Amino acid sequence: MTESAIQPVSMKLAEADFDAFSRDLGGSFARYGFAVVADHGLDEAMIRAAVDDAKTFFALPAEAKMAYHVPGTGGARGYTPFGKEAAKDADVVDLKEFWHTGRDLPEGHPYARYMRENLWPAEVPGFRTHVKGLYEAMDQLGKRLLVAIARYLKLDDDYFEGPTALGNSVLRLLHYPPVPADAPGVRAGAHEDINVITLLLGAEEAGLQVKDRTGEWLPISPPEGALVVNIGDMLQRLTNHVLPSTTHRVVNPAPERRGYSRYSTPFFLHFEPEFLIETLPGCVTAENPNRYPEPITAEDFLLQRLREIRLL
Ligand SMILES: O=C(O)CCC(=O)C(=O)O
Ligand SMILES: [Fe+2]
Repeated sequence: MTESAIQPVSMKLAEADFDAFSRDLGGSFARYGFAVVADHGLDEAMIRAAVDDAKTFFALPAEAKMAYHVPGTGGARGYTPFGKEAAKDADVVDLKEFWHTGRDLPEGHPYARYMRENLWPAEVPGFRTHVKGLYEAMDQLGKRLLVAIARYLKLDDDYFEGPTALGNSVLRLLHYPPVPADAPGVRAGAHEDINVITLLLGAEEAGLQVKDRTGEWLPISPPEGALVVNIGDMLQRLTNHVLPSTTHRVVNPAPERRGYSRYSTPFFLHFEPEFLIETLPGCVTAENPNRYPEPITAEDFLLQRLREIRLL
């Protein structure tokens, strides 16, 4: 297998030459559906505090954690236990548990119809401050990356601003417990992300693999602290597959790492629920005719997909 086939793109380049940054970033997405982003500027202490809180939470007894599980809500907020989510069309469930934090909407906002209020675990005092801080920092960074993507697609720089301003984005704190040698299934079965783009921290612990268009599984081994960013199905659909949503998975550890947990934190950046995903005219050509003549709202698309992964 090819080690680190995906060359990191530094955000320092974004300050020096935004056109060049957007070309490198967009080029990596067009080729792999993934990019590795170095020098992203997220505060390390803030990340560590949030991840430490996640570790403290996951170490609580199952009954304490289940107090934050809300059945029938697609795991949108709070805790989803081990053995619940499965990749689309998979026979076995993933070997993971997770916590979801969403956007705190302005008081009385009509999107409260779609976006539930956050839950916070009383057992971990710093959790709310740290995790909310990380959510907001990831949201800002994601929006900056979308400016580069807009430029790559020859759209106005602010194209994504309105559609994502109060996006239904979710920060997922993930815990993959140690894996017994005879465990059925894998940490995360092969899947595509549903949303616009995903910003992933914590992929340094081995396991994440991307299915290259050659059919080969490429291991992603980002440099320490770098961010792995990928295109989700909503952006793939909007761009008529010019930016592909690539299948990925998290495989079980090698025997010497089996006894260790893996923690990672993807931020799933979403559109606002009522945004209409309608193929961009600039992404339609004679060789790539419009694959989606019917537009769909982000909310309808999300509900359809949550049913497929057994969260609804
Ligand atoms: O844990 C990881 O490295 C990836 C997680 C992932 O792909 C997901 O939660 O969608
Ligand atoms: Fe994923």
